[in-house]
Amino acid sequence: MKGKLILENGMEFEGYCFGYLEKSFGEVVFNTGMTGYQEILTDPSYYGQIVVMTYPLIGNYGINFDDIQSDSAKVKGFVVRELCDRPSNWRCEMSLNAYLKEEKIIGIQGIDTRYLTKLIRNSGTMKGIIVTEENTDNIEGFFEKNPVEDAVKKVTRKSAMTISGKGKKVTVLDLGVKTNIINSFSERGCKVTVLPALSTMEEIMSTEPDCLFLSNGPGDPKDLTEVVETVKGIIGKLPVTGICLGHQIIALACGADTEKMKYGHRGSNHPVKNLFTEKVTITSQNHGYVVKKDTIPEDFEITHINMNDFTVEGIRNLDRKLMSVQFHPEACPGPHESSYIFDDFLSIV
Ligand SMILES: NC(=O)CC[C@H](N)C(=O)O
Repeated sequence: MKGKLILENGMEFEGYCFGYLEKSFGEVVFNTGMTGYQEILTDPSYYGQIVVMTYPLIGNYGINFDDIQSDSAKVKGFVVRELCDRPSNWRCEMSLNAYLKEEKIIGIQGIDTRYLTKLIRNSGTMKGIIVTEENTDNIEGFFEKNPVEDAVKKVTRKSAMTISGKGKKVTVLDLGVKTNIINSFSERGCKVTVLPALSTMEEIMSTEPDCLFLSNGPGDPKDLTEVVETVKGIIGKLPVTGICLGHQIIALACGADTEKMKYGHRGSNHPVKNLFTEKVTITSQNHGYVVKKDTIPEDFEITHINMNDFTVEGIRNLDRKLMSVQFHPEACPGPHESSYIFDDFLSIV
């Protein structure tokens, strides 16, 4: 069915809607991965966002249920140049179109995603709405809303979950955790307890962890004042590690500041340099905020930087047993060459 993507600057892109044909509103961001759309769709960090894929053909290997990163699709909408409606792969269980229909997510194809990406790169991320041609009324008030309000509360689990293991005990604060982060600790023999985002210090300590891990998640880290306060109380009592939103929370809890980036880093092809080994790895990323380099306290070391824009990609304070990275060592999608970060995390425990 014909439809359009309307941006908050008034620009409109006409295309054909697929998936669930109900209008949807979100922050429009682009992802430069050539594959990995189902991991992207189910990554809770994308809650509240409409994702534009820069790779022109999406859906060609369909959907399987092994690679998903949470219990449901979390994006608000999906924008592609061309949707492949005849997927072919031995693991394919359903088409992308059928999956989005089932998950109640609208998609739009036939969009000039190259032009749209350049536009976002030049003007920064913008809010947008995807509508079908039959349903264009009542869209005026949308742009005043914040699509990621209370995002972490919406994606975090409601009750605790434990995966047994004989190794170190890692308690994960679920701010919107991706499945492969839990698996990465579990594969290293850890006993993993996953707690809801707003768990108190007492609830965290009652799991008797060897370390606290703060997960990835959606929205602005500065909105999570309760979590930052809880983490402040834990630092010094336990080693604390984190990925992406978790990294930003550790930085805020130690007095550093974060800021919104113009259009963020999203994709599976971001070069990151480890400043200690001097090795560059190609990493998976998905973030719109970053820790401001000049606000990082002096007792921290910057461990990693981004080779495209030299932003901070990792910090540590070995005396206080704190270590975190902005990129995604669990990959999914993306290259697995940074999985050593999980071993580094466990080395301070
Ligand atoms: N993947 C994440 O954890 C993202 C963190 C945060 N929501 C950001 O956009 O920067």
